[in-house]
Amino acid sequence: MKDSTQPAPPVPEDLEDDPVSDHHRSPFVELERQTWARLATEMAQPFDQGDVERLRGLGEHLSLREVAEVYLPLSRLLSINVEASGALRSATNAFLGERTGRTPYVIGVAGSVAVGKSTTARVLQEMLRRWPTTPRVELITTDGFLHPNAVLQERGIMARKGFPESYDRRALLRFMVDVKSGAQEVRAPVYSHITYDIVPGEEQVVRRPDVLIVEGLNVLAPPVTRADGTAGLSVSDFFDFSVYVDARADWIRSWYIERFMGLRSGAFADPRSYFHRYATLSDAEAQGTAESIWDSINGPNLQQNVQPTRGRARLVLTKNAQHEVTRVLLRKV
Ligand SMILES: Nc1ncnc2c1ncn2[C@@H]1O[C@H](COP(=O)(O)OP(=O)(O)O)[C@@H](O)[C@H]1O
Ligand SMILES: CC(C)(COP(=O)(O)O)[C@@H](O)C(=O)NCCC(=O)O
Repeated sequence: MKDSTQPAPPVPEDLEDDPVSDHHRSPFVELERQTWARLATEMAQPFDQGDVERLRGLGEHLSLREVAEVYLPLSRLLSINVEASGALRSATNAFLGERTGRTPYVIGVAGSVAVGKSTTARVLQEMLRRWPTTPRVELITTDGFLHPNAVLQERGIMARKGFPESYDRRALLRFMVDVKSGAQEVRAPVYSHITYDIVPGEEQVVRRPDVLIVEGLNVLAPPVTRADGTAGLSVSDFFDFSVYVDARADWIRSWYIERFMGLRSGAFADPRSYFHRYATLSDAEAQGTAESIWDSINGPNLQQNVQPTRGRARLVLTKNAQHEVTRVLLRKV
């Protein structure tokens, strides 16, 4: 019941401003790292130390502590949600007298380039596979739905890769509709970070897994407004759960530059690599190139398109400069 002796919390002037940082009226419950980490010690775990060590191998710098204290409770929270959605489906079927089959439980993982989306998504995939109700977990990345470079060049938007207009949004939406309509087999195109382009003829086939993780920069983007002013569908309309990986933009920028410098001796050394010419640059030149790609493409995209979608997530992981999650925000239910 409402306590009339308490003054009502101030109403923010613009509710769309930033629901995540608004402490007066937030749809999120905030859990500090310590509170969140404690969950892991209190819950039953389908993992042994060897499993956790193998999981760590998925991210070159991912710490064992991070796996145990952050991603383990997150995987349990997700498995609770998967189980609850199965129960809801059964109850709905009983009410309607229908026998609709299960469709994959879809989890979106959003955030900036280089914030750690793929590491998070791969760790969650491996962890969810170990929970008894979700043995089949598949992962797709939205880069497969980027337009090929030839199309981006033709449209003069090669320097906008990752911006909403660089994707074939219609194909991505069709993919989501097919997954959520329970199709036996759904196909996604594949992008290569080596050639920096769509791989002609290559496809990833998704066959009704228990869980599908959809990772990408713009997965929480709002629907596009049609010419007649009405709103269409968005990818996130098909999500059962979503995670936004968050950190300060200047830290993400430095992670991007670090990764770029690391790739010079690895992937860029491959003669097929689009960035092969950067393999021979001096450290200072390579650093300058990474900075300019960040400052002209990924930084503005983060600011203009990605970060504004943070409040649409069900759960936000906030990282410090060492990639450690310091705070978890979970949408109240
Ligand atoms: N939890 C983590 N702990 C330590 N390093 C991480 C973590 N997550 C990501 N990284 C590092 O940060 C960089 C970007 O991560 P990545 O998962 O490739 O990002 P994205 O998929 O968002 O572009 C990589 O160099 C990766 O090794
Ligand atoms: C391929 C990406 C757009 C990410 O796509 P996503 O899987 O998030 O849809 C991004 O990693 C990228 O290459 N951006 C272009 C600028 C750059 O070279 O970093």
